[in-house]
Amino acid sequence: MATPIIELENVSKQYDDQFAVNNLSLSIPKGEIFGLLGPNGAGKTTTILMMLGLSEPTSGKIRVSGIDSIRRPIEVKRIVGYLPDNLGFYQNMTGLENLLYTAELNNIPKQTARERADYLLEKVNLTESASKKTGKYSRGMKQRLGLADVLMKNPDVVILDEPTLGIDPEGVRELLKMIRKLSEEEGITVLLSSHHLHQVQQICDRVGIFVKGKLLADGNIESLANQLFKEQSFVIHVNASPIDETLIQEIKEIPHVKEAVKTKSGLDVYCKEDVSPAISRSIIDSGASLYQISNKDFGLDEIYHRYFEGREQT
Ligand SMILES: Nc1ncnc2c1ncn2[C@@H]1O[C@H](COP(=O)(O)OP(=O)(O)OP(=O)(O)O)[C@@H](O)[C@H]1O
Repeated sequence: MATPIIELENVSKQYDDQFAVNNLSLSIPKGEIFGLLGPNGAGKTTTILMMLGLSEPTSGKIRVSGIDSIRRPIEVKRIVGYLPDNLGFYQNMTGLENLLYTAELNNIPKQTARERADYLLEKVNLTESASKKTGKYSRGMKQRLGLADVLMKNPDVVILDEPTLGIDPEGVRELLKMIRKLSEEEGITVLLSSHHLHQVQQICDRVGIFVKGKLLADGNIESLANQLFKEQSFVIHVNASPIDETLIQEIKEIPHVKEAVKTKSGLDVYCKEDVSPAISRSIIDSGASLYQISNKDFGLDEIYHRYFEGREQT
């Protein structure tokens, strides 16, 4: 694995007797786009605040670019750009003025600040609205300006908390494309928190599924399926007729088959190995007609829903 830029080691955060984050270990290499995916209250924001040194963990270690977030939070803030979910700008200032103000707060020399602001406004498609007051910006425009704003100080890492909240689908697509492009062009590591599966799937190299303060699994989509459903990594969809109880029973008895569930369009067979040839044989031997047999792909949606609907326990 490439050099990690974000490292969390057995990190926990306890509020009263409740763990908001429970023994989290995570390593994100330089240049990666990592998606922290989980439902509301999973502990995503708490994790982000701890990475930034804005909230102290109850136990564990956090390093960003080798810097201890707990002991040296100011240094960490210098190299991390953070876009919170409730981002605010000075409404009476223009987009450009807001960026220049951020530059001033970060001690960026005037000339460099202006060049960087113009460059970033162009990257986020806001050049034409640069001299418009941000109070008149749409939510999508504000998010794009937010992206430019966190990039003003040339950060090594960008943390985006629910960046697409309240933006229409077209705006979401545009913003995600922009994040991907900027990460590639500027070699930035991105940590993106979201509860939107499709969005995370579109741009992230790796995803961590976070529930009730625990990281249940992390990896690319394929490896997530394997981690979460060790016993049922394949779903084979069968379209045949007739599918009666005797046939379902026979299919269930094929080695590696864990379950067979009747659906509107046929039968879904959950199994540990790809046993489609054996399933086809059973169907034909039973005298039924086989119209189609295919492997269902695991999208993140499928993974997420199967997991949260408790399928893994069946
Ligand atoms: N300051 C606090 N005091 C007490 N409990 C807190 C505090 N901050 C967060 N929590 C609790 O910790 C848990 C995790 O919250 P957190 O905001 O990190 O989740 P999240 O995944 O970011 O959710 P959301 O998407 O809704 O923001 C929740 O149960 C929340 O109620």
